[in-house]
Amino acid sequence: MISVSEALDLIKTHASQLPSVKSLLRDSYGCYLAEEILAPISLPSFRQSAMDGYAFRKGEIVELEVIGECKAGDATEFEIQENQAVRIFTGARVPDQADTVIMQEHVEVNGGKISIQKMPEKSTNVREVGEQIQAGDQVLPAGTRINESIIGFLTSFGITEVLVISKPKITLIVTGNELQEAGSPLRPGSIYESNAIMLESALKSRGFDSVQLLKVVDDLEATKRTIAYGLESDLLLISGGISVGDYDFVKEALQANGVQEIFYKINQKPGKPLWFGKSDKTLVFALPGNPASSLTCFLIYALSALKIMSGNPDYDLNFQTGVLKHRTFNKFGKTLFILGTEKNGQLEIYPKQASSMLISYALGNALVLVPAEKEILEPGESVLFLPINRS
Ligand SMILES: Nc1nc2c(c(=O)[nH]1)N[C@H]1C(S)=C(S)[C@@H](COP(=O)(O)OP(=O)(O)OC[C@H]3O[C@@H](n4cnc5c(N)ncnc54)[C@H](O)[C@@H]3O)O[C@H]1N2
Ligand code: MOO
Repeated sequence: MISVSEALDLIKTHASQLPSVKSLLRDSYGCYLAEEILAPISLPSFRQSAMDGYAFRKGEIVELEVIGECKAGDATEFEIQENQAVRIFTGARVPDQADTVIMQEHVEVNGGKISIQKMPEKSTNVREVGEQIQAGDQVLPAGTRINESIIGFLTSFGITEVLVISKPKITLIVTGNELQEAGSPLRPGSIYESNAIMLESALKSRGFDSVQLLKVVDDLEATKRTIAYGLESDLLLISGGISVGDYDFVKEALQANGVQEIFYKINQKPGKPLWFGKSDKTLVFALPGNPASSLTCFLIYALSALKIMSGNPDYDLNFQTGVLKHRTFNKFGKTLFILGTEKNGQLEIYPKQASSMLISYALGNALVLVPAEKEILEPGESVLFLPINRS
């Protein structure tokens, strides 16, 4: 059995970034840029008025004749003398011969004339060409994650397509004869299937929205066929059927499909029987079926692989340090992942911790790592935890 850090190292060795693709900017939210973006135009691309008012040539003259109007979207040019002004509005192109805009609150209007109450500095209220960014300058480096402000900013250059790292296509297979879909009265011996929707939500909330869901009963041939179909994806997640029971067919079905085993079983609890492997184009995680085991293996391992595949440079687990409030035991000689709540760095651990239970996961906001070699942790001792269930 390998350790948690050995498992993570093997995942880093075998996961690789997916190819880059052209994407419509509107569809690229959450993707990572595969290219540096240079400004195709300066912003602003023409001199713009920042106020509703009057554009003029700054001098000593305070009584100006208004010779025309320039509203947003107009491109009219004006010959402006020193005793003249043009009525102008916010966002409108400032005529070449004007160098200053005075806001309308600072003038008195008399018929076709204005009288400047307080002479502004030259260039006041004129947004200069390239004030935000000059054509040819770097807008964003490669590796940037696209968010809503970036989508807005890039669109202001007229950009509609970007080169991004592909997002992984994911297939999620749940196995088990006992599994019943929620929404109808429970049959004797069955349980409501909950891993699929849990893992699908975990994926979608992190921007992995290409998820195909398949279900299969505990039957070797059916499992083989379903896995063969799932191997069309970039990442295959399988829940259940990976332990040693007579009806656990996942390992055999993966092998029959030519998926190479990279590791099986980690010295941890929950999540010991995690299986990780690789075929030509697909990474495969066979997650233990117990719900807390499945989620733990997803959060610690599968998510790291997904981040690497999608070009996220920040793929390492972002553990934080907290202080235990109570004495905590580790009787197993394994790395434990246990649930608690963290407030101001203080960690309260829940009493119910089992691979079959989601109760503490549902209540907690911290997944605490207890090292395998630690038998007892005293109150006040520092431990690592991953923040979970936080927006
Ligand atoms: N003799 C041994 N038995 C077991 C071992 C072992 O080492 N020797 N390991 C145990 C550990 S640890 C785990 S974890 C489980 C993993 O079992 P499987 O991955 O084969 O999962 P299943 O047997 O299919 O299911 C386990 C458990 O989880 C429930 N389950 C399964 N799928 C779902 C689902 N989609 N939604 C909700 N609940 C699900 C299932 O009903 C079982 O109760 O093996 C131990 N056994
Ligand atoms: O290792 Mo299993 O996931 O505890 O129950």
